[in-house]
Amino acid sequence: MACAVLEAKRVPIPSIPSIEAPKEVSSGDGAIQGVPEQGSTVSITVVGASGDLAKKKIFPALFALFYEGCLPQHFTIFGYARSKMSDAELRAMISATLTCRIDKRENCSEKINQFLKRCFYQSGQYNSEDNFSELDKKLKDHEGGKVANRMFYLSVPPNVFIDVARCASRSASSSKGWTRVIVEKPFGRDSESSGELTSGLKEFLTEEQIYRIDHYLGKELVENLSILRFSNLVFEPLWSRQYIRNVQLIFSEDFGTEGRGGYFDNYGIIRDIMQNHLLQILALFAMEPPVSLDAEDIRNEKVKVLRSMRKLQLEDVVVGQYKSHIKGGVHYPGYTDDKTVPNNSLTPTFAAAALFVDNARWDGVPFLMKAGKALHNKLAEIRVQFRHVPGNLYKRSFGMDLDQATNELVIRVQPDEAVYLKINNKVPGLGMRLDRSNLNLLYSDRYSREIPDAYERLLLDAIEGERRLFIRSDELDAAWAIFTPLLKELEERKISPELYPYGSRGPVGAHYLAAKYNVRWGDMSSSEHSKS
Ligand SMILES: NC(=O)C1=CN([C@@H]2O[C@H](COP(=O)(O)OP(=O)(O)OC[C@H]3O[C@@H](n4cnc5c(N)ncnc54)[C@H](OP(=O)(O)O)[C@@H]3O)[C@@H](O)[C@H]2O)C=CC1
Ligand SMILES: O=C1O[C@H](COP(=O)(O)O)[C@@H](O)[C@H](O)[C@H]1O
Repeated sequence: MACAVLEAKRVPIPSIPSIEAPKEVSSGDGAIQGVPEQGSTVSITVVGASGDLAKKKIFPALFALFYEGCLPQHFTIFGYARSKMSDAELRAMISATLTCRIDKRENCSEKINQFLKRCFYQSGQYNSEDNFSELDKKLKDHEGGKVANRMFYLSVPPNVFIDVARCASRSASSSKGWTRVIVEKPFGRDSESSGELTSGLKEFLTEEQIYRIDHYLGKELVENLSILRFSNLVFEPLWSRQYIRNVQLIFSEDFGTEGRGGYFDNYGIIRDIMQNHLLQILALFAMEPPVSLDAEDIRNEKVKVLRSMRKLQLEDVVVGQYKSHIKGGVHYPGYTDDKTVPNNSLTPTFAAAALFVDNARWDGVPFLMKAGKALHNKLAEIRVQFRHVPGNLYKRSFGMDLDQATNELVIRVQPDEAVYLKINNKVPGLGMRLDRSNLNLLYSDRYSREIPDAYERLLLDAIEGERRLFIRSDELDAAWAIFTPLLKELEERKISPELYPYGSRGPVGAHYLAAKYNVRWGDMSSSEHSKS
C-alpha cells in the first residue's frame, strides 16, 4: 500500500534546502524532508516501552503508519525500558493493542505479524550509557551497514528526560544519519523548570534534534484550523476584533484522573491542558498569516502572538476540583478519594480563564478557555462568536438580545469531528419568523476515511523531519511566561478550588467569569451536542 501522505507530498514540492543543523543531517537527509533514501534505514526506539502511553498510543500509531505504507522500507522498532522483557513478550504486549482501521481490514492479521517481526526489546536503565551502548550494538546489527537514521521517543516521566538524552546522544546516536528525539510533555512545571529542562536537553542535543510533542497539534481539526481560516474568503477577512466578539477553547472529559492521580496532582489542569493543548490552538488561531507553510515561518508567527499575550491574572481565573457524586445508584469518586492524591490537595481539576492578545488584531477580544476532568461530557472544541450585524434590520424578529442572533463558528475537534456555522435563517412559511440553524460539515457524513490518530501524523512528521507541529523552545518559553505568575500565585496563596460534583457541568464560577466579559459559554445550551 502506498502512503497517501508521502505520495501527496512528493509531487508538488520543489527542491527544499534542508533547515536542519549539519550535526543532525549528514548523508543527505535534506533531500526532501526525510523521504528515506535508498540504502538508508530508520530505527525508532520507544524509551519507556513498558508504559501506558507506549501501549495506548505509540505502538498502535506506528502500526497504523506501517499498515498505510508510510514507514520507510527498512525500519526497525525497539522498545527500551527497565522492565525485563523478551522480544516475544514485547510483541505480545504490543499485539494486544493493535487493531486495523474499521474501513481497512484487508490482510490485517498478516500485516500485524509483519509489523511485530520488526519489533525488538532491550532492557536497560535510563541513566546508563553502557546500557545504551548495548542498544546501539543491537541497532547496528539491524541496520546492516546502511545509513542509519535514529529516532528516540521519550515516553518516560520527565525526571529521566535528560539522562536519556545524554545516554542516547553519547552512546546510541547515529554516526552517519540523523538522530532525533521526541519529548513528551510535561516540559517543566513553570518558566524556570522548563528553562532548566531545555538547557539540560541542549547539553546533548541541538534544538533541531528535539521534537517536543503536543498531540493536540496532530489532531485533524486543529490541523484544519489554518486551512479554514487562510483559504476561505468567507472567514479570512473576518478574523479580527472587528468581527469577532470572543473565542472559546473548551476541553472536557467525562472521567477523572483515574490511575494518573499521582502525576496529575503535581501538575493540575492548567498545566495539563491549558498551558499546552489549548494555548497551542489559540496561537494557531490568532497568529498573523505566516510568510509560508514552512515550519519556521509558522512557528515564528506563533511565538509572536504568544509574546503579545497578557500574563494571566488571578481575577481572570476560576479553579475547581471534582467531588464524589452518586448518580443512578453508582458512586463516582472525588479527586481526593484517589489514594495517590493527598486528602488536602488543592490541585485544580477544572479551570476557566480569560486571556487577551494585546496586539492590533485582537485588542480587547476575550479568549476564554475552559478545561476540566470528570465533567458531564467528553469534548474539545473551538467556538468563535461573531459580532452582530450593524444596523440590524431584523431586530424585531430577534428580540432584545442581539447577541443571541449572532453567527457562531464551531470547530469540534472531538468527538464527532465537525465544522458548523450558526446562521440566522427564515423559517419557511408565509410569516416572518427567524431561527438559528447550522450549516454543518459533519466529517462522518462527508468523508468515508477514518480519521488518523494524532500520534500517527506526528510520528510521521518526525520521521520526515517536518517540525511544523512540534514546539520550538522559544514558543515554550513564551507559553510558560503567560501562566507562570498565575500558577505561583495559586500555589502561594493556597487558593481553594470550587468543588463540583463528578459528572456535572463544572463550577458555576465559570459562568461569572464569562459574564464579566459579556460572554456566554457556547457549549452550555442543551441543543448543542446533537450531531446536526
Ligand atoms: N499516558 C498518557 O496518556 C500521557 C502521557 N504523557 C507523558 O508521556 C510520558 C509517558 O507516559 P506514561 O506511559 O503514562 O508513563 P508511565 O508512568 O507509564 O511511565 C512509562 C515508563 O517509564 C518507566 N517509569 C515509570 N516511573 C518511573 C520513574 N519514576 N523513574 C524512571 N522510570 C519510570 C516505567 O518503565 P520501566 O519501569 O519498565 O522502566 C514505565 O513503564 C510521561 O512523560 C507522561 O507525562 C503525555 C500525555 C498523555
Ligand atoms: O495530554 C493529555 O491529554 C489527554 C487528553 O487527550 P485526548 O487526545 O484523549 O483528548 C488527557 O486525558 C491527559 O490528562 C493529558 O495529560
